[in-house]
Amino acid sequence: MKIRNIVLVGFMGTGKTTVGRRLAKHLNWDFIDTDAAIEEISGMSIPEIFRRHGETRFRSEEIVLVKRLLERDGCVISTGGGTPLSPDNWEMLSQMGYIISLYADIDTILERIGGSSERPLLKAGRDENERLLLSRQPIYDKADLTIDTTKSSIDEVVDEILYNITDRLKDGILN
Ligand SMILES: Nc1ncnc2c1ncn2[C@@H]1O[C@H](COP(=O)(O)OP(=O)(O)OP(=O)(O)O)[C@@H](O)[C@H]1O
Ligand SMILES: O=C(O)C1=C[C@@H](O)[C@@H](O)[C@H](O)C1
Ligand SMILES: [Mg+2]
Repeated sequence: MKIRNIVLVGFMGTGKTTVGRRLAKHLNWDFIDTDAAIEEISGMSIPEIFRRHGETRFRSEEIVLVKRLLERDGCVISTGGGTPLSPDNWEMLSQMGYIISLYADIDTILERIGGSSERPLLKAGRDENERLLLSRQPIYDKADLTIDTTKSSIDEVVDEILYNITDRLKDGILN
């Protein structure tokens, strides 16, 4: 089976958007960020969608978008932190390509994004965020490859991904 895209999953602040964009540039592939795509399609920021329509509406938008992405090829797709939690989404993401999970420990995540107002699900306290991370981690861990980004720079994470996929990359396609 041909693996056509690289899909990044993981908790908020693990670097999916930042790493994905740089990785796409290295590979000369298209870059898609599901959060940015939903914002563009809906004409609202994510906090605005949550505020006006609730999380359920945001999750429906995510499913609709993932379905639309099924036809895409040669993309690095950075998902939102909750996108792969829906079993239907996980199934579609697996069909789309090679899934890479980015991990970071909770203190590193909070150093990176603590206090961010762009992420409605980021909780006030460290322990609550850690509980959310731990509850989601088993799903992220189903990925084809997991990279711990805790002690790595963004470029080091990109290099580690490139190192891991080099053998699989033939003629610009992941085999
Ligand atoms: N390995 C890293 N080292 C240092 N800073 C990082 C690293 N990865 C990401 N960051 C920083 O952390 C912040 C969040 O990164 P990013 O938005 O890419 O995370 P994300 O996984 O896409 O989060 P979300 O799920 O909320 O979309 C950014 O400011 C980014 O520069
Ligand atoms: O972890 C999550 O559930 C989320 C992460 C972000 O990427 C956004 O998709 C949104 O803020 C929800
Ligand atoms: Mg992101």
